[in-house]
Amino acid sequence: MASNISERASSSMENISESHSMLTIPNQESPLFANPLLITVNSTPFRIAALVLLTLLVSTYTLSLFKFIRTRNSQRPGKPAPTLPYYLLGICHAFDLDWSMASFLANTVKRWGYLSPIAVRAGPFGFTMIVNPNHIRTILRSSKTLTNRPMLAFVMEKWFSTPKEYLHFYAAHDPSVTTPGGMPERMHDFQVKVSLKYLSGKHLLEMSERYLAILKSRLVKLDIPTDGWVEISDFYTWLQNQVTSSIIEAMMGSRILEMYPGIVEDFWKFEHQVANYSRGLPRWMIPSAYKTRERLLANIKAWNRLANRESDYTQHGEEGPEWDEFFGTKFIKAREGYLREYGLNEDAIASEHLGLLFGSNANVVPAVFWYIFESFKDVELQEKLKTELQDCLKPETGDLDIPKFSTKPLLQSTYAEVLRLCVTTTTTRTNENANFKLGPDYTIDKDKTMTIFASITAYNRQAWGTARPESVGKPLDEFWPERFLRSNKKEANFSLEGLTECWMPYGGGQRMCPGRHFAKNVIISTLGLLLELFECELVDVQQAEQVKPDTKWVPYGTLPPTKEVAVRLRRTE
Ligand code: HEM
Repeated sequence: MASNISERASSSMENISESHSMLTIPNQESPLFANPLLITVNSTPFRIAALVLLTLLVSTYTLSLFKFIRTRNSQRPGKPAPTLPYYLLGICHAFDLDWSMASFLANTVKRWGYLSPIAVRAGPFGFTMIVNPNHIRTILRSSKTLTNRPMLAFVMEKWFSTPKEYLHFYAAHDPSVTTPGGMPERMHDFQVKVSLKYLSGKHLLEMSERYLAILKSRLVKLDIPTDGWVEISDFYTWLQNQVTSSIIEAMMGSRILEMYPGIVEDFWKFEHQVANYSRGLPRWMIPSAYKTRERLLANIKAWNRLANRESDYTQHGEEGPEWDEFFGTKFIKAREGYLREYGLNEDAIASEHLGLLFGSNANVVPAVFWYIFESFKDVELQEKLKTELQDCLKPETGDLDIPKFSTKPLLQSTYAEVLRLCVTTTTTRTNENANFKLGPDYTIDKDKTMTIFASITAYNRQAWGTARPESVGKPLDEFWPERFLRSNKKEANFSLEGLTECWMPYGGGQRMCPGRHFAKNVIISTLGLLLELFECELVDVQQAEQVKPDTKWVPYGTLPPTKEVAVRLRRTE
C-alpha cells in the first residue's frame, strides 16, 4: 500500500516535471519574460490612464488649494470655513483620517497654523476643525445655542447599540418628539443636570471615598509580601483590572461584578473596538467585537432587572441610602428614574449603562496609568508627590483626605500635565437652529459639526504663551510637571486660569465633562494608595523611557501606552 502511494506520487512528480520540460522558456531578454504587471504598466493605454489620473489628482488639488487660500484671504465678513485641500473629489480626506488621525491633525495645524477654522470632509461626513482660541471661546460661550446631540446620537447608535426606535431621544431637535407624556425637558438636557448634581458636592465625596476604600480592600488582599518583590509584567492591564472594578463597584454596586465576573475584561475588549464600531464595520468582519458588545449588553440588562427587583430606584432623595449593592449610588438610581420616565425599554437602558461605563472608565484608567508611570520614572518627582500626599492624610484614620488634594500644587499640576499630554478627546458642537457666527469673520452652516481637539489645543504655543507666559518655560512637547504652577512671593500655587481654550481634556463650557472631579480624585488617590501600600519600581527604567502615549489610537479619549511596562511591588512594613 505504502509503496503504491509512493509510486503514484513519484509518477505524478514525473508528470509535472515532464510537462514543465515541455514548456518553452522564453529568452530572459525577451519582453515576453516580463511579468504581466510590467506588461500592463508598459502598455500605452495604461500610460494614458495613469497620466489622466495624475492630471486629475494634481488639478483637483491645485483647484482645492486655490479655493482654500482664496477663502482664507477673503475680507468678506461671515465667510465659510475653507475646505482643506484634497486630491480625491468626493472622498476628500477620508484616507488620511483613517490612516492616522493624529498625524493628519498635527500636520494640518503645522502647515496652516491656528488661525482659520478648517473644513474637513470624508465622503458624506464632515466637520470643521476649530483651532483659533478666539473661535473656541465663542463656541464655549454659546452653550445655549450649540449642542452635542448629533455626536451623542452617533455614539449611542454606533458604539452602544441603542435600539433604532429610541435614537430620536438623542438626536431629535423637535422637543415635541422627545417629550412623551409631556416631559418638561429634552432627555439629554435632563441627563446633564442629573450628572452635574450627583457627580459633585457630598455625592462626589461619598463616591470617591467609596472608590478608595474598595480599591484599598482589593490591594490589601493581594499576595505581595514585605520581604520580596512581586513583578507585574503588564502594569497597564493590571491597573485596568484593579481600577475599573473599583469604579464599577463604587458607582454601580457590587452585585453587577458578582453576576458578571467577566465585565472588566469584556469592557476593555469593547473599548478597544470603538474605532471599528465607528467605521460601521459589519459583523462578518469583526464577529468577536459584536459578540463582546452583545455579552456586555445582555449582562447589564440582567443586572438591571435584578436591581429593579431587589432595590428601589426612586430612593435617590435625601432620605435614601447613599449606596446599595444593587444599584450602587444615587446617581445610578436617579438615571434609572428618568430613563424609565422617558419610556426607554430595557435594551435602551442597557445601552445607556454601557455608555456610562465607557464615560467613567475609558479615559480615566489610562490617565491613572500615566500619572503613576511618570512618578515611577522620576524618583525625585515621586518624593515630592509623596510629601504632598502625606499632608493629605486624615489624622484620625490615616486615610487620604480627598478634598485636600485641591490644596496641593504639585499633585494637581502633575495631574493637569499628564492629561494635557495623553488625552485626545474632542469637543463637538452643532447649531441645530441656524447658521453660527464664529466671530466677525466666519460663519458655520446650520447642522454642521464644529470639532475642537484637545490634542491640538494642548500644543498651541502662541496661545499658551499669551495666556500664561510662565507655562511655556519648557517646550510643550515635553512632560513638565510644574507647568501649571504659579509662584507668588511665598509659595507656588496650581492654577488653570487663562487656559480654558488651551487645556481642554474635559471639553468646555456648560457641557464640560461632569465626571471631571471624580476623575481627578481617582487619578490622585490611586497613586496615593499605591505609594502608601507598596514600594514600587520600574523593572527596566531605560526601556520605560521609550514608552509613549500611542497616537495611532483614534482621538476618542486617553491614549494607552505603546508598550507593556513591567513594574515590581513590595509591601511596605
Ligand atoms: C480623565 C477622565 C475623563 C475625561 C478626559 C473625560 C472627557 C470628557 C469629555 C471631553 C466630554 C465631552 C465634554 C464636552 O462636550 O464639552 C465628557 C462628557 C461626559 N463625561 Fe467625561 N471624561 C472623563 C471622566 C469621566 C468620568 C469619571 C465620568 C463619570 C463618572 C464621566 C462622565 C461624563 C458624562 C456623563 C459626559 C456626558 C455629558 C453630556 O451628556 O453632555 N467622565 N467627558
